[in-house]
Amino acid sequence: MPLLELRNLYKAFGGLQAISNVSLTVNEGEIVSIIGPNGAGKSTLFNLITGVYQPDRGDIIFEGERINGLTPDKVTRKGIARTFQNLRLFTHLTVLENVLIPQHHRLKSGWLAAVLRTPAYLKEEEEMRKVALEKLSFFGPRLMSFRLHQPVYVLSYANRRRTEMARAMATGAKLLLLDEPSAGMNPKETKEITQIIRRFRDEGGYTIVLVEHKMNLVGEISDRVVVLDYGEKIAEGDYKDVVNDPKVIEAYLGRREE
Ligand SMILES: Nc1ncnc2c1ncn2[C@@H]1O[C@H](COP(=O)(O)OP(=O)(O)OP(=O)(O)O)[C@@H](O)[C@H]1O
Repeated sequence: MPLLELRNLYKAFGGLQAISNVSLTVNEGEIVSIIGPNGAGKSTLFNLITGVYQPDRGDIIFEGERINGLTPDKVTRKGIARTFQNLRLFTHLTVLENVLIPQHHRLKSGWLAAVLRTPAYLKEEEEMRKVALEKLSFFGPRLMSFRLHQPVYVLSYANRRRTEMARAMATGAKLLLLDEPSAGMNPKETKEITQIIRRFRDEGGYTIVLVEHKMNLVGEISDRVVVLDYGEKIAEGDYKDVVNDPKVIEAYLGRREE
């Protein structure tokens, strides 16, 4: 059984068909990249999977269960977490707090236990902290020690991106949807994040779907590449086959001339 299955999805905005008959399966442990020219429908696809938009037609199946119609927080609880192209962190909260928050829905203690700081609550709090540190440690020492307690607004853009990825992992998700994980990163940072995403899969056990414009990252990391153009899936397969596919070349060159 695939972990995620999209069956004949459609989504229009007014007269614009943003997603048209897109089907896709993602197996557990895979890294799948979604590429395509600007406006091809990549972010819309993420928004459909995560319940931000509802499909006009088609089904989204996660672990054998139909999840269309669920709100974004319910989708997260089912085990799908995402990051955003334009980051969505609580910038006035610290790095650690940003990675603790997504775990609160799993707390067994009620608010009173939290206020009274009962032993059971303190134990849960310690557990959440352990999870947060484990996720942040994927990125090496740079988000640890004094950084843990800095508000996000003082961080570099690359560190904010890393914090957002740690936050997505801390939700307890199995499937991570990463929207342009290397955006705003320099070539060295991009190379590093490529290796770290692979470790999310190899050491963290996550399945990953990413949207990315940087082809070196896509080529290096993907088990499978899916190409969208004007909302349709125009190619799917190995990176090398896909980038040499005349339909894909045409889609990219065609857009550049616009
Ligand atoms: N909420 C919305 N209302 C109206 N149109 C939308 C909405 N969201 C997306 N679109 C349109 O749907 C199409 C697909 O957009 P989408 O953002 O999914 O593309 P994309 O492949 O992620 O592009 P990019 O690479 O530039 O981020 C675009 O034409 C966009 O203008």
